[in-house]
Amino acid sequence: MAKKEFQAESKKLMDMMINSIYTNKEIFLRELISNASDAIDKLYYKSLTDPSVGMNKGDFRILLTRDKDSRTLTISDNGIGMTKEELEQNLGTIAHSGSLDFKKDNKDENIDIIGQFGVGFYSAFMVADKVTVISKAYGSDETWQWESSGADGYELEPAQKETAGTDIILHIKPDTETDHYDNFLDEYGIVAIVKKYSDYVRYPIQMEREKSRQKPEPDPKPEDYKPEWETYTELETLNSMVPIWKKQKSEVTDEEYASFYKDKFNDYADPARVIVSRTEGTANYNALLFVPSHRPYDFYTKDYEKGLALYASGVLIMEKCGDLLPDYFSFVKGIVDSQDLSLNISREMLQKDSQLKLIHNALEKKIKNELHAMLANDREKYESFWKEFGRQLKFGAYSDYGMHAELLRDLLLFWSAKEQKMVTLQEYVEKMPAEQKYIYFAAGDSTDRLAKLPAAELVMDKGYDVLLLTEDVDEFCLQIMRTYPRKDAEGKDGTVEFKNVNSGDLGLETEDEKKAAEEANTANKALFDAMKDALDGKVKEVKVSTRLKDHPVCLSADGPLSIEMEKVLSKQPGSEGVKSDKVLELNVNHPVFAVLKAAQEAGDTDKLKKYSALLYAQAQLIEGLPVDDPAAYAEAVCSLMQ
Ligand SMILES: Nc1ncnc2c1ncn2[C@@H]1O[C@H](COP(=O)(O)OP(=O)(O)OP(=O)(O)O)[C@@H](O)[C@H]1O
Repeated sequence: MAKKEFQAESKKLMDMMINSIYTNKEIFLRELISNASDAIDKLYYKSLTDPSVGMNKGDFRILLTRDKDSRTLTISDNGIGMTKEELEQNLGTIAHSGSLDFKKDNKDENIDIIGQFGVGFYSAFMVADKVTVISKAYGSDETWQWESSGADGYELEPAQKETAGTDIILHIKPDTETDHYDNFLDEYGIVAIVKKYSDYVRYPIQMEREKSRQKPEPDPKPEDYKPEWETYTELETLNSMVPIWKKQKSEVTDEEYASFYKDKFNDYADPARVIVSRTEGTANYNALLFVPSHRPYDFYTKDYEKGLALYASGVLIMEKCGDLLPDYFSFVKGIVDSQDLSLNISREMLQKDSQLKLIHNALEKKIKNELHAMLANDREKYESFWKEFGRQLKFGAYSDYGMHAELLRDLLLFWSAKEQKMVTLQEYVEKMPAEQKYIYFAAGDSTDRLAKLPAAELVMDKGYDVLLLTEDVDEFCLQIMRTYPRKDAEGKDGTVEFKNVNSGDLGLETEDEKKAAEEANTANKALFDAMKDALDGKVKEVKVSTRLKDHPVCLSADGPLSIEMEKVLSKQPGSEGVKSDKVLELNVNHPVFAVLKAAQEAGDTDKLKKYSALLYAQAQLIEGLPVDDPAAYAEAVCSLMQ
């Protein structure tokens, strides 16, 4: 029998194929099972129009047979098979895809052919030192055997086979120190690979599996009878076949979705929401997504990898395709299946991302709408979702210079001091009295403490609500948004700004009050200058406060950087030196002010210095800032008590 050589270019290509196209050897099984499924699809397609085929959908199967002794793994299908010429053409010419030709000739939505490049078959040589193919084409009397040990060529000879179809016999390479080829002969190893890549292949993938059972008990049973066990084998279907994401939502129960989710994504808890999404506009896909009900333990660490499992025609391409999800929805788990992906030759990557981008955009919209629906219809559930993943949405609104803030702003929740519960910005704005100029917020580390801030109390006394922000990202998130939509008194579209109760002008005073404050500032200029000097650069200004009711003193910030933002930034490497411009504000109606005034008038600079330091330290404490010199502060308080 003459040995035929692969064409010259093919030799080189084959070497490349075997050694460098795939990063993962185990995908050979995915490729051969996909070929078997394609071959079955072709015969099944024929059977739809030609009753003489005599096969029903249920008759088709892919059989895996392993033989540890002869070190072979056989993949058999009862599909269309190959004639001698087809064996030569398809397996003798690298990059010739009979499947692609078939797909071009038969444009029908019932066929879901996987092959297109004409190279997948050769991945068998990554794990086998010899491959034997025995094939009988449907409708032919002849069976042919194709055999090759790799790059130097193949042999073709007549063979025997009863029915149409193909057996691919892989002579698995011996184990080496680095490569555990034995795994491809191992029952559990094979099952795992099938489950991973080919779970949703449409035809049953079957294999004899070893089981054990108790031997029947003898009758009568002897006194000293001990149960005996025997092993036996049973043909088992390894794949689930029907992708749950291709079913209509009405056909699947909540329990089925939940158990699919838990099984596939290794979670012990049911998902908080199931999202089924299909082809939208120009993006052609089926997606089944889940919002988990709790945070993975590594969610806020750099180890967490976002992404959806990506399938092309039911075959796994990528376990975690990050490009399908925006970062702010990184908590979403799930599956996307699309026939329209431009895969690269190894199917490990996608060639261009235009299709992926379309799917990404459609999913982003869908997830956003589903979260909105959850917020509107199941508030309790949304709030527990928020506890787990809200931070990620706030980061999303803040990141990329606020580019996604508009998309996300109505999904955000903040603690309302007035309502004592979480509210959306829209809910806050709807309840704003007509004359209220700003959305007020206070930022710090606990809601209790923030509610007691003098400035927060003042705003609340006016009957306005204050959002109490306790997470690092909160204020940054509002600052980047700057405004939120609000209709004006005439019902025209307008906006309302966010205002930190501890920064700048709160817009609460009447013109008269403003004027009075200005006059008091002028009248007390000498005192304030002296205090500013006494504080030696710690504050930018000392002035009369319009945000204090009962307290003698507070600190506010002038400019865009608030005191709370300074605290957050100071914890981040590289931003330690960032400082807000602080203003020490005094309550002119408080008895302490009279004491200060008296000290200044009496020319008692020592006392003024000491009291300025004390008041500054008090203001720092109220703000939750560390006192610069706690020992000196404690001593000063004690000396006052003596
Ligand atoms: N089990 C099989 N039964 C029938 N024909 C087969 C079988 N396996 C392979 N073929 C034929 O051989 C051709 C080449 O197979 P190969 O796996 O190399 O490429 P492909 O499946 O066409 O494309 P891809 O590289 O995208 O997988 C197929 O297109 C098909 O015509």
